[in-house]
Amino acid sequence: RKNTIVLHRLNKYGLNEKLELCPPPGPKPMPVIGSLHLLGENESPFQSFTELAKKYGDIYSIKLGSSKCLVVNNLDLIRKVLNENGKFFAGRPDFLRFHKLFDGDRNNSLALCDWSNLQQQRRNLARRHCGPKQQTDNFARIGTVATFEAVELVQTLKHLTAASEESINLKPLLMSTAMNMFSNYMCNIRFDAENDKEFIKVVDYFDEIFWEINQGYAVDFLPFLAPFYKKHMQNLTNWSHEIRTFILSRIIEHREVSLDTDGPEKDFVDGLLRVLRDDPSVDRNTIIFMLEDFLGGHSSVGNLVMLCLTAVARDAEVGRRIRAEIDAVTKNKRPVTLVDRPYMPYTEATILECLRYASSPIVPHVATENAEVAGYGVEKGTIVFINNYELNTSSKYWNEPEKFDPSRFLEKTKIRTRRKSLCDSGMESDAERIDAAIKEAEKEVLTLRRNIPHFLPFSIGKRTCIGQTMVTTMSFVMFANILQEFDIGAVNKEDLRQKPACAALPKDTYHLYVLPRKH
Ligand code: HEM
Repeated sequence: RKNTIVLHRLNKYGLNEKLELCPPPGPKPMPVIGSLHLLGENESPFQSFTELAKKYGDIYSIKLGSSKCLVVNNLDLIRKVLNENGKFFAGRPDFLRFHKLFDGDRNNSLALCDWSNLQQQRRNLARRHCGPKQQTDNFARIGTVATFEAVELVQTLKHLTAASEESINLKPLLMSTAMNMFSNYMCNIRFDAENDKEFIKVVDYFDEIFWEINQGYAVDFLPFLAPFYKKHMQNLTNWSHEIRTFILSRIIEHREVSLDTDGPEKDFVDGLLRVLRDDPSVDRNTIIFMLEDFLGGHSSVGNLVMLCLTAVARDAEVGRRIRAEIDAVTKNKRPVTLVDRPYMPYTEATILECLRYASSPIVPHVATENAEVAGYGVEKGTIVFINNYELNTSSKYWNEPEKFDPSRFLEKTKIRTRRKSLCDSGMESDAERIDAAIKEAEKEVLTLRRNIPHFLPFSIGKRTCIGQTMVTTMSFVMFANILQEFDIGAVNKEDLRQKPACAALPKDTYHLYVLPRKH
């Protein structure tokens, strides 16, 4: 039959079986543009994906330009694609922009490359440093570095606010603090965020690229439009070239000459350079691109902290509750550290709510073989959009999803508290034991709700985000230390509007009032 997708698989008797499956239904494409026009009907294409699901169901086909695409809109189907059939959907689309950002070859990038053994190897290599488990030395070091850099930021803000009561262009300061957190942790090097012009420029370029990578463009699906995007593409090439030059000259080359080959691995760069020395199959470019990719992760942290501060500027009650936690934990005698996090559930919940509210898109996947999902055929090469905007904003999953409310990430937990016995005889008589049992009271406290099945900001499956530990730890420390010392206010609340399905803000964005707190 026309349009059917053929796949071969083993049946339950171990015999080869041929299946012919129809693709899911979807809108009828127009010549040349396919159904691209339908995505332009809302501010974000993800809003359009949700609208179209009402008509075509939770899984549908859509042609964008000449690319066959699949859109998956509910949790069950998303799990089917990313978990159960993950190995068939681990590719990435071949967008021109992706190549431009990585020296002409998107396979140099960890997030934009197709799946390969090299990718598996790179993920494993990165995980120890960029996704350390709690209780490890690397995890503790993230905490130390993050507090150090957050305190530096607070000092800078104190100077600025002492000099003037004007609103502040806060975002660049958050970005350079995040970059110093990353470079200090991964490379044991930090930069002068006030005077080092090269550093300031590179942090700006990273931020431009972060914004860029969070946008969708018609040229992604209509490559013949490329001549109209010439200047834009040239910018991408230039920004990434400057970034690479900086990383080479200011980080890698220094470390290559002073590589300590014997002692314990000092940091991520150390780990990368040792692999380069010991494994002939790894080449120097791979190492440089990996470091660039991971250092680039700082932009997501800077943008996320800006979104968290925006939430406080929008709603003073959010700030009040966070400060109550900060003051209870630190008694205003010391900065906030990562060790405080378990005792500050509302603060952590605010960061999660910012992630939900912003709803950062999942990088599109690509089918690497003909596959089956929910009885439909999906042809090799199909681009797969995972609509996590629907997961984050639908009333099927959340009460009042349009409301910003961190407490949706909290739950009441009963904990047993044992009041200190008044009797200190050391003898444990029956009477004393009964007495102790009475004193052992049950108390209800608020704790963070973990493992909410439909909340997948970092995705699931083979290509899940490797940076989530760095994001959640560093943003917590930076955000909490700013709020410990400052009240945050909007110049004009109308300016604080966020683009739907986007965790990035433009490089040049609204200013905020940063007012020293009276403790
Ligand atoms: C707000 C912060 C962040 C969010 C919401 C986020 C979310 C995501 C998502 C949704 C994906 C795609 C997963 C998929 O395709 O199924 C991803 C991939 C990835 N993320 Fe993150 N991320 C963040 C920050 C970071 C940071 C800081 C790093 C690095 C230090 C990082 C490293 C990566 C890498 C390497 C991949 C690609 C993995 C692969 O394709 O195999 N991310 N991230």
